[in-house]
Amino acid sequence: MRAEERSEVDVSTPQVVVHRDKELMAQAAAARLITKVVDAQAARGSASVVLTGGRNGNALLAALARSPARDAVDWARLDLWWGDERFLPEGDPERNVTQAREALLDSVPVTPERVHAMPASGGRYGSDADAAAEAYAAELAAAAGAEDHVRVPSFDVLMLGVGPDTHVASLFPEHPGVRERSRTVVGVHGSPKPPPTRVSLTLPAIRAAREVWLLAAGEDKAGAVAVALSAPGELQAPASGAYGRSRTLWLLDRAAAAKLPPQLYPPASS
Ligand SMILES: O=C1O[C@H](COP(=O)(O)O)[C@@H](O)[C@H](O)[C@H]1O
Repeated sequence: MRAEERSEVDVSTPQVVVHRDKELMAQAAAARLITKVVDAQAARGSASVVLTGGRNGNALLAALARSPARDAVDWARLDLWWGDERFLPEGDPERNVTQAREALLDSVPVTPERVHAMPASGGRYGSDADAAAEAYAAELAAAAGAEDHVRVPSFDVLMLGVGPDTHVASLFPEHPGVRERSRTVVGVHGSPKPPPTRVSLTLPAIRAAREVWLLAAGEDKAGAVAVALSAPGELQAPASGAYGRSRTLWLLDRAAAAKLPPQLYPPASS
């Protein structure tokens, strides 16, 4: 069986899509997300999506905000969660939720109770990121169904930006968080990327999603993409341990795909 045929049937094989540049990638990913949410709402009544921070995640949300097709989404029947958060005070411009509100959420009619931001520092949990992580894990567990073995909801789509060091969410190479096997959310201390204190979903929580989409654009991501897709261990390259139950999709621009070995490069790209 040829590689392109196998990727249609083997859910453990990541699918790679390469777009001309980062703007087109953001627009195409936004269109893809709209379709996925509309389909999930038609099939199950509501949809759940896990958002990512970072440049590519925010570019996708901004593209979605500009798309006329955004009105096809029933925003009131959408649950939004986060893959990670910088543990900073409420409203801090570096918080992923602050950036998501600015890029999209302030301009669409989401239901506030369905916007599940991770806790901020200085609030109920003070400076205790571990307590904040525990609280978020409890919120996820409360939303999980009886059939969900990992105590998180069956997210329809979980998006992750890929860092130049192959980190996803706030799971960094060789850091304790990437080794976590029982908890669904952890406090992250001493992050190599500022700010040092964060809260993150773990790999078991990520892998409970129906679909995991990894976003990477720009030449600074090319090495990370090539390494993560060349099957190293997830401790060294956390992005390689991020996959979905029914689909794993890598959405790239040409610059980020530049170092992919030829056998991993998809046969067609836009
Ligand atoms: O700090 C973070 O970084 C990653 C990647 O961000 P990027 O700007 O290099 O694309 C992001 O996905 C994560 O959510 C965020 O907290």
